[in-house]
Amino acid sequence: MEDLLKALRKIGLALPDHEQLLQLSDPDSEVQDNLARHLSLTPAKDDLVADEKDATDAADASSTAEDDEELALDPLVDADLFKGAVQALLENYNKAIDKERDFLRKEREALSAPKKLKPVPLKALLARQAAEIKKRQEEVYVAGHDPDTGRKRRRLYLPRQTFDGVGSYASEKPLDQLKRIDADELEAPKRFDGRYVLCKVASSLNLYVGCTFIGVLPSGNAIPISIAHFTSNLHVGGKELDAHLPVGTVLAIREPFVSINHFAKGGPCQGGKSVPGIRVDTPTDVHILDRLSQADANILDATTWKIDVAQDHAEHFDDVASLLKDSPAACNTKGCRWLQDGPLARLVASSSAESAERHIRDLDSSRKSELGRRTRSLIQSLLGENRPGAAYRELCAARLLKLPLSTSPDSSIAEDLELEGQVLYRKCDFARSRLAFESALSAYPSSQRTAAQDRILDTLTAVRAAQKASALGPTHENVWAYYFDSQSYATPRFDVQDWFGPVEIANIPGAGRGLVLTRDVDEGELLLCCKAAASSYAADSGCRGVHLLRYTVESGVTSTTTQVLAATRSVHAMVDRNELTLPIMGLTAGPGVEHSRWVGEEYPSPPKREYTDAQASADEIELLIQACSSLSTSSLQQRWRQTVLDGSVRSSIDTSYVDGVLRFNAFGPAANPGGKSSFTQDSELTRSTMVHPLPAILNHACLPNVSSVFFGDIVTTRALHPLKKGTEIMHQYVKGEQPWLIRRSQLSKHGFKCGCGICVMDERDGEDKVRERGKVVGGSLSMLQERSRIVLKSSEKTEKEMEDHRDLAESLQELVDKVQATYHVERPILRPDLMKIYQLMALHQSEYDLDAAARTELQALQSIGCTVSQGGERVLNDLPSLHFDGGITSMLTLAKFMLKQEKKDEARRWVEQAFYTHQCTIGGGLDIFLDRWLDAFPDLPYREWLPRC
Ligand SMILES: C[S@@+](CC[C@H](N)C(=O)[O-])C[C@H]1O[C@@H](n2cnc3c(N)ncnc32)[C@H](O)[C@@H]1O
Repeated sequence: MEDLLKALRKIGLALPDHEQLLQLSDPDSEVQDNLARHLSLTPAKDDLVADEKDATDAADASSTAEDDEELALDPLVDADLFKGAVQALLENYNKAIDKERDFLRKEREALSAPKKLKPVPLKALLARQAAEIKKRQEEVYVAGHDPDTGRKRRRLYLPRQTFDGVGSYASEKPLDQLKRIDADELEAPKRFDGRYVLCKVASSLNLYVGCTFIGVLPSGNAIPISIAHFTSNLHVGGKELDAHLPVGTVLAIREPFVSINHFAKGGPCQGGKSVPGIRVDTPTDVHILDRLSQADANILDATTWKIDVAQDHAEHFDDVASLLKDSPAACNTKGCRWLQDGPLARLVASSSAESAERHIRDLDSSRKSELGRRTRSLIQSLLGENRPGAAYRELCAARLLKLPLSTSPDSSIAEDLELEGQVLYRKCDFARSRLAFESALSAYPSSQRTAAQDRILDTLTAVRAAQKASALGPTHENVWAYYFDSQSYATPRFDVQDWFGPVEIANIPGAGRGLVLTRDVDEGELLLCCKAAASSYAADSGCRGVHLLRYTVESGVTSTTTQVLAATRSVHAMVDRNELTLPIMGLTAGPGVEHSRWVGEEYPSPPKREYTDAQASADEIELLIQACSSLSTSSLQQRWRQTVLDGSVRSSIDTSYVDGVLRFNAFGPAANPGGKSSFTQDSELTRSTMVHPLPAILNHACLPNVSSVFFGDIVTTRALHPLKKGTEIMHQYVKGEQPWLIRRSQLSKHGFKCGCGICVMDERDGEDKVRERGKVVGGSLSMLQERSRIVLKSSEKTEKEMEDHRDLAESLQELVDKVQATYHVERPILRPDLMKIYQLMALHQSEYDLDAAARTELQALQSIGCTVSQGGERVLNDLPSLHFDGGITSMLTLAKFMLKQEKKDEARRWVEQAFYTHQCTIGGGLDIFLDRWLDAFPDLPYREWLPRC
């Protein structure tokens, strides 16, 4: 990839944008040809940040600079030359990609006849590693700067291409059931069942997407090691990266896979010129050894290392005593390495309570308070690394070891409780966070209480609100905030726990599990409000500017940035909070993929939570304060111990299963869908991928009975009709208003045939008719839309213009007739292909005959399943079954027509119907409704007619 970008830069052309990146290795020659043409006609823009002098010059020269730049290339004269050059570059790029693919395919054949590994001298491997690191640094520099002048670019643009080699490995066996293997037995390609490799990190780390380093085995042999899904912060480098696994760290890699291309998960493309090494597909296969656990100490004591590495002693500790004296200073340095729990949690998990406590008791008071201070800072830095589970375990361990975390003796319990409140808040454990904050407030001595209140109250208010929304379901105000916050922030993540309405998980014949109603529900009733267990946004600071393409040789699927990093974030979240493993790994990973062992377990529904405005009782507060002051061994202390112990057991996570879970259950990558869907630009930075475990259990229907709407990492699901107890609720994986054949192809990866109402109707119409319908709509409608644009440009009302409008309306009516002929005679009114045609027709009719226009607009609504009410309170009997935004557009258009005819009451009823439809699908009240519709329909008196909620 770098070579291609370098060459494009050299000849002065723009780099492929993120959509074009996906076309780079498209086998279709037409796509390649188009891409070459586009690239060759797009000169590089000056994307360098102007310094002050440039800014003044630029102001003097006004816009000429850009014009000059455009003139430097004459596309007409140079087009062929440039296109030829770009074609050659794309060919070279594709040759390298093909080589990589072939090489990885060959690895699969070679699995049956692995060959002994030839030793490579440590020096040579270290030199290669240093060169790789330098290459990566240069690549990053050029992506952010002009290499000649050193001037910064306006934005970093760093595409990276990786390949997933064949197979995927994750060890299920604990270390003590495995036998050590050394270099003399290593062969490639081969998975070493029942064995483990012990090695020391011997080099700096190199991060591409996965992370690579050189390991030295006890025999003195060296080998490259690559770990996939190492971090979701792809901008981390240098010392900060090395601190994750400092030189000298001892690792055990369980049941390693030795590959002929150790980069083959998350590494750069090598065009087939790779070096064999250990390819670790899942972070949970790596165990970091130190002397805190007796089992690890036994392994270390029994191992002699033929050569040693130049370990930085400041980064390591020899035993518990030195650990307690010198560590931890901050996350990932001294005693707390990559994905490892904090040292106190490890100490508690690996030794008896008394011996662990004795270690702390033996420290003199200044050492003890120093350790308390460092532990506090470690907990905060774990929170900063999005590891609230590890932060909480370290806090629980400190309490069990009776280590105060503050330096001020008169407020130590209060400070400790305040910290607990923060940690539990980040864990989204709102009930206990609130108790901790409320207890902290009462534990502060009166002299410090006011300051503490000033500090805590805002957070406490947020915690209470989150607890309330999680227990009772979100209010309109909550939805209002979710909506507007997700419009305002690039990476919206909200504080809420899953809220489960009247639904339960049930087995659905032929469709696995699904969700069914436990009672009758009303139209528009909220059924679910859930937060993603893991989410990745293209705008996340850890990957901003980086554009990933991960090609999986076996499935032929290319995943992009947020998909790759959502998998990394999911794996890390499960390592941090074991309780997330069942909800994520208990999902299915696509047809033909064997279920994980969690799928058979009962899928967890959120508990029924309680909320009261009243503060926690004095007894509850007293119990917590007592437990923190270690006056007694309470049930709380038992719970802290269990928390620490549970965290020390890590499930083995097969990352390719996680990829499958994300492919078949995640939402996105898509523009932030809670936004103004019909108007928002699908900017690359609004893309996201996230997994919502409970909503992922919902099955699909093109004609859904519920609608799911996103606000950042929250999804809400509401009933679209009154539904009976026992009904399965189903939402859309793909848009139901699209033509049947397109829906079918989009759903094909799932391996089921949708049997919903509209699919049955389309099937009865017959494939030939559906195809014919597609051709008619696809061909004629776009031509008529183009004509319509031209006619609508003129605001004059001359006879000629009126004639044009009539002509167009007639042509559109002919198109309607043609489309109608493709439906089965007995098909009900649901004919969504007609909606846009009717809407356009009504627009033109409204220029000369408002009654006719209103009748046509009503037909648009009928085509998406609405029936007009004969007299009732509302104008329509039902909400649209599909295409809700299209439906609201028609309703507001009707209101506009009515207002023009001075039928104010009718206009008002249509506006009310539109607002009601909005409330039943999105909710959140008038502000959201106006944010979405005011620009398109500015002249309706909404505020006069509509309530705020
Ligand atoms: C997001 S999951 C839904 C939960 C899934 N039913 C389960 O048991 O875990 C998507 C998968 O559910 C199944 N599925 C969803 N909708 C279906 C339908 N209408 N008919 C049959 N299977 C369906 C397909 O296997 C699909 O890949």
